[in-house]
Amino acid sequence: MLSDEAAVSLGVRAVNAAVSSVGQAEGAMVEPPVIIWEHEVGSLLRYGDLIPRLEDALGKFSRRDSAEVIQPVRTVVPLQKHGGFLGLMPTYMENDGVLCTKFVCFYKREEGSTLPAVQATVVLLDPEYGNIKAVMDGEVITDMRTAAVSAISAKLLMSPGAEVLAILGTGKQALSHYNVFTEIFSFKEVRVWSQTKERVERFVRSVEGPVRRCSSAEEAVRGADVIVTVTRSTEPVLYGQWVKAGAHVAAVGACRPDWRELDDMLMKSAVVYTDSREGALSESGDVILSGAEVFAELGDVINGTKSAQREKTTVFKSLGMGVEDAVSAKLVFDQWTAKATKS
Ligand SMILES: NC(=O)C1=CN([C@@H]2O[C@H](COP(=O)(O)OP(=O)(O)OC[C@H]3O[C@@H](n4cnc5c(N)ncnc54)[C@H](O)[C@@H]3O)[C@@H](O)[C@H]2O)C=CC1
Ligand SMILES: O=C(O)C1=NCCCC1
Repeated sequence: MLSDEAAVSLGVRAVNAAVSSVGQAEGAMVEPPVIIWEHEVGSLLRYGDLIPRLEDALGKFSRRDSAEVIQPVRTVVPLQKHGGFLGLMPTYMENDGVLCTKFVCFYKREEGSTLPAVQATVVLLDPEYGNIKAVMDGEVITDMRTAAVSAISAKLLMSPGAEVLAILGTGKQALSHYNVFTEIFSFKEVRVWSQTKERVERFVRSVEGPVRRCSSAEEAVRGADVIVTVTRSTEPVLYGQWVKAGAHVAAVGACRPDWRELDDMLMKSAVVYTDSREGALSESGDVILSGAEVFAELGDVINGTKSAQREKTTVFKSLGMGVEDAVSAKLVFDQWTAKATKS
């Protein structure tokens, strides 16, 4: 998220630009943009509100109707000197009147680095005037909508009697995934693995429910019904030979064409689902380098045009989509406006 000073200055410049251009053309005035900080986004977003909106958005995206969603594959600018990438994620939902873009920087980061792996800001615009309505923190949105979409994948694709959840990685996404998976499902056991014991301990201290600490990825995933991979690894951390037949894997990291979290055996033996087919074919090393076939998008399953093969081993390869940020940002803005009007 932006610093206070940067955000205020961005807001002031945006107001000036919007007021002067709209004023010149129409003689009309527009409201200045609001700034919604991380703690406010966190207090406004709830998984119970988010999940139905994301299901609706995934379904709309997969219908490829331009009046419902226009969302190109994100533009990615390499930040070579810093081992990172800037992703620009614009989305327009004409029927819903939502125009939005997220700016997200994400990095490989060396082992032990204290710098953030992901930083994001979301801008909501008025599609008629083109002015900025809100600039808001994008990190809580990114953490929560990504975890909520993984939970939707599990709802659709995990086996009915799923009892054991394994999470590989203990960072921000691991925490949001733990939170939503334990909120909406009733697993008997949640296992966690990370590269070091200290990270596992820190994670265990940060969550409210019980966790089984695992000293290897293999120990965590053997026999698990649902496996979430949320690491910054660029090499496989999850191997097909460890995965129980019929398990569901939500693979969230490795969002570059040469990065991996899953090995070829798993990718080729599983039925593969994605959020966006085009996104996966241009950004997912697990899909591109394994040569695995993408069976369907989650939206196809929601729309009933492709089957949910729960009885098979399934992989949901998540890349993240602008439409997920757009519906989350609209929800935040509507809640913020309702609260501001009351007080
Ligand atoms: N699919 C999507 O929509 C999104 C994907 N992401 C991706 O998810 C991943 C996790 O993001 P955050 O939790 O925000 O990052 P984070 O930095 O908070 O956590 C990363 C975790 O990966 C572990 N890790 C790092 N290198 C590793 C390696 N070589 N092997 C095994 N574990 C390793 C770290 O110990 C840490 O537990 C990143 O790859 C990020 O780019 C993030 C946001 C959205
Ligand atoms: O969709 C997102 O947001 C991200 N996707 C991949 C990497 C980091 C952020």
